[in-house]
Amino acid sequence: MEDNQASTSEPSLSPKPIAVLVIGMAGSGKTTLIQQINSYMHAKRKIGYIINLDPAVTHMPYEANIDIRDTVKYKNVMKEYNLGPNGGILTSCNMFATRFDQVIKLCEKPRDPALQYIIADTPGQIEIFTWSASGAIITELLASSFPTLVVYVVDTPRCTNPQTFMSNMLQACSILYKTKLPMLLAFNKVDVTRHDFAIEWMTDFESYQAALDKDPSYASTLSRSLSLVLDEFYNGLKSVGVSAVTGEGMAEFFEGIEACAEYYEKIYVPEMQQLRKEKEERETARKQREMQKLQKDLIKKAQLADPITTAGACPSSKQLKEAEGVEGGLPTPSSASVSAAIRPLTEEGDEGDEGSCDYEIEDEDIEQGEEEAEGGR
Ligand SMILES: Nc1nc2c(ncn2[C@@H]2O[C@H](COP(=O)(O)OP(=O)(O)OP(=O)(O)O)[C@@H](O)[C@H]2O)c(=O)[nH]1
Repeated sequence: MEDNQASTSEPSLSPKPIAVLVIGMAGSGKTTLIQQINSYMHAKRKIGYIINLDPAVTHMPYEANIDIRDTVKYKNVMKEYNLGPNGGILTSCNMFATRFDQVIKLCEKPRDPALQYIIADTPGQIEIFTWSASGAIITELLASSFPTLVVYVVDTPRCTNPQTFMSNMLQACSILYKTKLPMLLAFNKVDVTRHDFAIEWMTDFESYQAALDKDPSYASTLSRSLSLVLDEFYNGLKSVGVSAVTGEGMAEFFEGIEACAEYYEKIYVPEMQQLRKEKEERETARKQREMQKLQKDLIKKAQLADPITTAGACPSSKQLKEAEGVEGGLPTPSSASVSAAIRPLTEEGDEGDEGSCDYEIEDEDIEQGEEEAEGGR
């Protein structure tokens, strides 16, 4: 039966590939982890695409299918725009983001066998990706095309200090709120230090407090308070211990990815659709308001232009409302008829006529608003 076929294959929640954004502090092991992911995918015959988004990386232990360095030369960007290293990376990412729709098209291309994963390596300077326009564009393009999640890589040996641990968790938390995507915490380098202490700190508030007791400083008091706040964040978070060097924990890592993709389908997509619907409704209401305002202004304009024939026929606001509401009452002007009505006045040099000026601006505003709405979609 059909079900048998599905049960024997790898878990696949969607025919679309799962996009994984690998984010983490410099030196946390992102690149090494992606190399390990790559070998794991080869070993398990999973089909994946690797995208390198770090224009400044000098050595890559794997071959990326799409590499930002093939499109933008970061050193040339630095020279051309007289920028420092961070400015060069940021500008290169921005340039690449303008072409990212092509990357999406490439990933969407039907293949046999179908693509299962898209793994993206991000620049080591974490804020260049997470707090830049390019990061937002790339994340949104991926998230609106594929089930997408963030893998936040943690340097486990460096987190044994409770305050460093807190800094890392705050960073992860801010990325979660910025991207609003499901997140998998990957405690890397477990071959050096096991991540059990981190799990304990995340699940048992008292044990984290006990670790902080050894440090009576202000920072420790702050960490104590923050750990209370982060409790909710920890609750909804999936985590896994991995070693990018030995390959330990890779099976759990992929299970975590699948679980996050499921969360994306169940929670993220309906939320996104709801937000999109609300945005469309707001936009329709705004257009209607603009049109009504224009209609009123046009009536006033007609009265100003021909006060004799319209004398005594000046409608009150109540009448205007009624006229708009009555079918077969005042016709709704098209933008062409509005322009036809307005242009002769302005062209003939009715300076000082505030009405004509108003119309021009409002007409442009509407067009501009529509363009912006188009762009925002
Ligand atoms: N022992 C051990 N070392 C690791 C592991 N993962 C990465 N490393 C080492 O950590 C160092 C940094 O690793 P990278 O993969 O370059 O880290 P990155 O996050 O890509 O660094 P940036 O490109 O600067 O952001 C390298 O020396 C790696 O060999 C691991 O699981 N275990």
